[in-house]
Amino acid sequence: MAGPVLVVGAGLLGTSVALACRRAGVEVLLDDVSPEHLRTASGLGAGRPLSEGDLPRLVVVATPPQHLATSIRAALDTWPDAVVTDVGSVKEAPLTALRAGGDDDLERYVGGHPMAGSERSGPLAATAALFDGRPWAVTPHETSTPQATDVVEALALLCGAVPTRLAPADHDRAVARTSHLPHLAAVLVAGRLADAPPAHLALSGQGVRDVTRVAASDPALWLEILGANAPAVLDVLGEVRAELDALIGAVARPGSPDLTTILARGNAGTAAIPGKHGGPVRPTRSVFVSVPDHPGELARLFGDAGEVGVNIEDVHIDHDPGRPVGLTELVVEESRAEHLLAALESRGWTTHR
Ligand SMILES: NC(=O)c1ccc[n+]([C@@H]2O[C@H](COP(=O)([O-])OP(=O)(O)OC[C@H]3O[C@@H](n4cnc5c(N)ncnc54)[C@H](O)[C@@H]3O)[C@@H](O)[C@H]2O)c1
Ligand SMILES: O=C(O)C(=O)C[C@]1(C(=O)O)C=C[C@@H](O)C=C1
Repeated sequence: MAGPVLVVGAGLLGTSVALACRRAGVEVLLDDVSPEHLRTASGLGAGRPLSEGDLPRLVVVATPPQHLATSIRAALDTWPDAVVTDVGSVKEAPLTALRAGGDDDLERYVGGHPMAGSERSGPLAATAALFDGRPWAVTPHETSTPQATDVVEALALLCGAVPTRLAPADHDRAVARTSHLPHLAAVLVAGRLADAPPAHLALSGQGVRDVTRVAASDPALWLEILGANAPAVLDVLGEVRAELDALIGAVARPGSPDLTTILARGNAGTAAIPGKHGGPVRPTRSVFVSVPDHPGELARLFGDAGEVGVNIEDVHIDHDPGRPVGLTELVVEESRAEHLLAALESRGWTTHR
């Protein structure tokens, strides 16, 4: 993919795209309304600030949802030879706003949405590895050219992601289910903790952390995302409301077969989520290890796993304060778990079977 690439909005997403492009040796230019974000992103090695006379071949718009259409329009007007894409979480609303302003040059615009992010924002939270193995929706509209679509897919691949092509409206229905509803479910669960007694909160284990992480996200960003995708979000919320009523009824009748059915549907839903890299789910198993709270211990644990040839698919660390050891969960391929346990035990690690 040929540069220079201009990233407009050097926050979490923009700076991560910029760092991934730089990792692949592509020249990156940066623009942001915040001089501080621009300085920080440049300082992180994400590229250099845009200057007069620069001619980007691809513009990646990574501004907040409400600014997307304006930023995309400005990019199309300023660089008449560039392909323009964005990383916004909702695709139909900015496209409708763009069309309202005239669609004669929209063939150079193709929407995009990497399904990767964080509950943090700003350039300091960015990483080049953010998109590795993640889906990246590419959403051409009726007049997008195949060439522009290819460029946007090439960007996704260059960032290490797996491009998935779909129409903007389909995309919005899909993310209502896979991103916006999960976010709201996390918010509701986390909300039950806000005024909880300290004695209850002291019993917070990994389960509640797994379910609530994204609820720490910037509310301003999510107000914009939900506002832009309200009809599709309302559809899935309606389904959940009906199911919540059924759940309340089932819990009130101990031993009810309805509760078994609801729990089994949860199992079926988690099994339906595709594995990393978009492939089939490979069975994994968690290996739990006590890690002393000293500098370098985690690195030694990862090093030992690497030396015995076990790939760590995921890792969770229980950060409960006031304990001299942390409990670390290494998620590995099921067939490698016993080998890893035995190897770690022989190297003096305390594991939990
Ligand atoms: N946060 C996530 O997990 C995530 C994941 C995928 C996609 N997205 C989408 O990516 C976009 C950016 O989100 P983020 O999380 O990186 O937010 P962020 O707040 O970290 O970054 C946004 C950046 O845009 C800048 N900005 C605001 N208005 C601007 C303008 N008019 N011109 C130039 N720069 C401007 C801000 O100063 C900031 O640096 C959003 O549209 C969001 O929907 C977010
Ligand atoms: O991992 C996270 O922090 C995210 O929530 C990222 C997530 C998602 O729901 O998957 C959130 C919103 C974006 O539009 C895309 C990705």
